[in-house]
Amino acid sequence: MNAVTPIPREQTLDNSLALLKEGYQFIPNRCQSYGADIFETRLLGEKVICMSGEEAAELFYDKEKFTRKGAAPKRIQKTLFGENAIQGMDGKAHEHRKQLFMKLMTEERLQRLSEITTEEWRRKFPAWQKAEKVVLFQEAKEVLCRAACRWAGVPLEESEVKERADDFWDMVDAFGAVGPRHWQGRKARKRGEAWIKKVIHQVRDGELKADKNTALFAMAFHRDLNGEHLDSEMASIELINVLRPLVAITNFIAFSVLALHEHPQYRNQLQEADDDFFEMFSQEVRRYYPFGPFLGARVRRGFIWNDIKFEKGRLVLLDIYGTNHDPRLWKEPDKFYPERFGDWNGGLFDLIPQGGGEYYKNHRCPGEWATLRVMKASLDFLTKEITYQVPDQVLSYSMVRMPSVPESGMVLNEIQKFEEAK
Ligand code: HEM
Repeated sequence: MNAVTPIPREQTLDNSLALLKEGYQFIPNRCQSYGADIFETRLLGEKVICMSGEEAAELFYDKEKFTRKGAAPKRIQKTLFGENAIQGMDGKAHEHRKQLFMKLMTEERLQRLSEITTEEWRRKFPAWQKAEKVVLFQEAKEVLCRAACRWAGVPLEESEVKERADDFWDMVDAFGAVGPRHWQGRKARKRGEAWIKKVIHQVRDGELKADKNTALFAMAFHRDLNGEHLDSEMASIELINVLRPLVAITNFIAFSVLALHEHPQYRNQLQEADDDFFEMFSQEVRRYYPFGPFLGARVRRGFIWNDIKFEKGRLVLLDIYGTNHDPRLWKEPDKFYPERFGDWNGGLFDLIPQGGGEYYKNHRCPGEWATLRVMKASLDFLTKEITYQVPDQVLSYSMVRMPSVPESGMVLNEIQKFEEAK
């Protein structure tokens, strides 16, 4: 890591406004101007160390040095994560809870997720063929909400798909927001938790049968280290920790279609491609486009690293976006170039859109393989099964709004079956 000592310190009372104004570039801008991968600033009234790059990621995932306890502000817990869930756990209790998520990710279950995703896209097609235009972002949310609930074993009435899909997305959409967008996320979480809690009760009371392989069964009957079932509140929060992010893959799908529009050669290439190239393309979408900006942890006990003092309790942010665009790791990082993944060595700390490090013992996203499966199944449908046009629309996305989304939602028209279009 390029660590300058003493650590560059921002001479300001508070930089929260600058963070809101600069969004994904807040940490990268400062690293560049200080010529360092690490600096200290103040955010929301407290001193914060920000760091970027592969070495920083490796340090951040050292469990001896960092804890997640108290790292996520309440406003994030009340929207994105749910209160006191896996994201804020440490040590053996965290590892045990993590196992609950990882055991859902068997090859068989992931294969089933791909199949369900494809089936749900196909169900959409007849209506699309008749429609003058569709907004892919909204359509994908609903497709993935249906797929997520089916895969997880959660009953979902046709009449509630839109509201549930919107709620799952609104929980995500709230994470970087102040004002109405944030409050919408809180309301969405309240509604979502009340719904899922009821489903957990129904399963526990035997009113609803849950298949043993499903996330619903896993969350309803998981026993914590003390041998107790999770209370129904926590079981519902952890089940939402499966459903909500599956719906959030919508954003990667919308960005994938934007990438296909801006680089039409890949649309042709994918029409003929095997799984390897779908994987490379999906990895590049996850690397290139902005989604999660940074992650937070607190110093467990004070330590000195490269002559820099990390005081106990200090909040430390790891730059996701900047690491995914670090020129030392990625040649021409601002170029969309899936081929770069042809010889990628699968590093644990370089491609970190869903966190880094180890899955089972650390906080890396347990849904990363599921995300790739859903992206690949969706892209397969969108490139090999249908054709569409992209009418005039605003094709930009913000580098300030967090999370960033394609502004138009990706409007598509003239949708036809691939074979009929030829
Ligand atoms: C849109 C795709 C997704 C993105 C961008 C994403 C991103 C992330 C990130 C950045 C983390 C934090 C890693 C850390 O704290 O070190 C995380 C954790 C987590 N993700 Fe994902 N994720 C996605 C999909 C999924 C899926 C599909 C699932 C479940 C099926 C999932 C479940 C979780 C859970 C439970 C955690 C907490 C893990 C822990 O604290 O040990 N995510 N995700």
